[in-house]
Amino acid sequence: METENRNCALGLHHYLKIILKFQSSTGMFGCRCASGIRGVKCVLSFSVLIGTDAWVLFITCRPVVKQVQEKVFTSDAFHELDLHPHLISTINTVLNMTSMTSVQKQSIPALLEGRDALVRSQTGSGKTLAYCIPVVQSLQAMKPKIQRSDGPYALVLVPTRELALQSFDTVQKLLKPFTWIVPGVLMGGEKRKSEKARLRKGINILISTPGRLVDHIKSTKNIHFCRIRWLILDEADRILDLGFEKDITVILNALNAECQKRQNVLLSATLTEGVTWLAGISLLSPVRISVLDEHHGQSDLKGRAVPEASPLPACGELDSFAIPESLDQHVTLVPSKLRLVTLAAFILQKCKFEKDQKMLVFFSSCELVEFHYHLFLQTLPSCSGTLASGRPPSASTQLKFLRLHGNMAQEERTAVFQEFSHCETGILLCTDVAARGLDLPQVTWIVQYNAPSSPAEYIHRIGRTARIGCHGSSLLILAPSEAEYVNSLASHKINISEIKMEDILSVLTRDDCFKRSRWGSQKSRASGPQEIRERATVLQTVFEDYVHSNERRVSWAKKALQAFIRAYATYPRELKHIFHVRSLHLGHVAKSFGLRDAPQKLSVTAVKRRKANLNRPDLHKKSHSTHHRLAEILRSEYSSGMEAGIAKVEKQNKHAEPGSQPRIAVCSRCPALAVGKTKKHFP
Ligand SMILES: Nc1ncnc2c1ncn2[C@@H]1O[C@H](COP(=O)(O)OP(=O)(O)OP(=O)(O)O)[C@@H](O)[C@H]1O
Repeated sequence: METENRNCALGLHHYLKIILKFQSSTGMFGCRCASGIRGVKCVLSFSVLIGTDAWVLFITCRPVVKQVQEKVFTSDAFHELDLHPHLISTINTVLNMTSMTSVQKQSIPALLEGRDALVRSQTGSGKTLAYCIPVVQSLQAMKPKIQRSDGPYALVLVPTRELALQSFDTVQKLLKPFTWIVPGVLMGGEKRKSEKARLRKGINILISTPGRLVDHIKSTKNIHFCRIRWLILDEADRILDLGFEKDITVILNALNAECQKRQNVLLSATLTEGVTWLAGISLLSPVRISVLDEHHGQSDLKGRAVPEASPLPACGELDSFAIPESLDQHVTLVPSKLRLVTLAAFILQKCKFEKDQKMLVFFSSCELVEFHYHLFLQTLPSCSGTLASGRPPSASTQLKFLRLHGNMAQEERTAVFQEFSHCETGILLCTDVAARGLDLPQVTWIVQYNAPSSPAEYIHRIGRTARIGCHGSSLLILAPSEAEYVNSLASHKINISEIKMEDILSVLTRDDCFKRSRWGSQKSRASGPQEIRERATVLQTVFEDYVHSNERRVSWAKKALQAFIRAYATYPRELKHIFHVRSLHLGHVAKSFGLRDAPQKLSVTAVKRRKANLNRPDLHKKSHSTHHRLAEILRSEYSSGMEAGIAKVEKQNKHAEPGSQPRIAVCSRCPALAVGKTKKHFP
């Protein structure tokens, strides 16, 4: 009997309500208790599932917290602002927008007054236009008229290439009536030569990833900042998380050397402590704009931002985050050996048996994305051929898988980003490269297969849905031993409700290809929970048969498993008590990679040994930063495309022993560029 018993942080003696129930459809016996202690409502539930070969007992204590909410829209129209009439008509007709969002209503007038600003508002609330409109308004009004050859007047820094492309697209649309102002994007992945040529011709609004810009500052003579009027750091906290501090310092020094007077703006949905440092070195007497403040009655905003003596975010802002009201968040607790089938069943449930669903599934590393992408692509469409009703699946229910991560060639990355943006349904498997800022239309579900390393990342990942007032849902998949993570999120005012694993798996009864009879000689007469279990076993067997059909696939699965363990070892200290490699059952985790047994040579010991080295005092200083970088590499996969760094790793990997571990390059200048190489194609 396997038990998972999480400590309940809240006392058990204040229960108000106890509900005992037996669910006949699933054979689950459950108990639910609701309590109100110290203003925090707590729901404790336990359920027992008789699994294929084990009893699984879950006891979870889920605190119910009141989430912080912001109002997205205001009733104020753009034409009420003092903007150029052509700019207003472009917003109205090209962008099809009339009313301002709350963050736009506060930011645009403050920025037009010439103030530096620190802007925070929830994901999908329109922060891009909140800075783009004032930039375009101020630049079009400049006399004499801006010339292309003048070079950059505004510099926008963003953490990823996709976000750079997206912001460029918005700026380009706003500039339609002002053809003399030229926007441009630098984002790596493109030949440096052609970027240099574009810089030489002149770019007035320059959008770039930090690493790429530093590359040009150091190697391109054609880049001058003497006319810079605006510096925008979008996703400011992420830019720092990625270890771009050095790059930001190089950029700020380059700007300061040539121009002193400019407006600086930092924006994000989550302001973390690192932003304090950045605000300190880049903002001058800033206004702090937070839609949250207005709602909490902390200021007399009336549509205006309140100047603050200190640019620092208020204490509560670092701890709790606003989440779109129309976003339903869920969690499901799944034992490791059932993780893969549960994810597959959830994808089938939403994207095959429901209409018009568009889903993002987040993984912790490139290797995991590659593995699951190829596995699902090869197995799921052929699996789900016959509906329980006997009808063949219609064309609209065909599964469309795409993947996006920092280890893909830029051309492919851009193509996938465009394709997923424009398609109506589909499943995008991705790393955190897609977590920030991306505005992918009509995404209905966000699945987090590997838990994020911080509440801020959780917020940004789920923020890819329920944008600008639309409805969306999210699902976080946790192992029973990780259930406490829900409490950790609750302490940041993030409220998640539970979906039972067996409710997800029950979708397998809707597709006859998961009937045991197809593989076994005896026709299955099972029903209810037993049938669900049998069908889950059939699906698991499909994955295992595929993986074990040749040696290369087995080795691929082992490498993916290894990547998972490496990533697991990099959770930050404050989450280590929840996510610790020691608590992983390797045999069960191996099942979630389609492996029948835990690989012999793979053990947690190697990770432990490496950790022991990290703790050695003599190595501590150096190792700490290496460890930090490794964590970033494995958890983020944001590459800004400095080919030099990647090419070096490619070369090293080329000469590596066949079958040896892919090398992880830690580029000293930019850890985000350090990637573990994976083969591009699943064998
Ligand atoms: N005033 C408006 N009216 C209608 N739609 C708007 C308005 N402003 C922005 N939008 C749309 O809302 C969506 C989200 O905007 P945007 O990407 O700027 O959000 P964000 O706050 O930057 O999100 P994130 O924090 O995730 O980066 C975009 O599709 C944008 O076109």
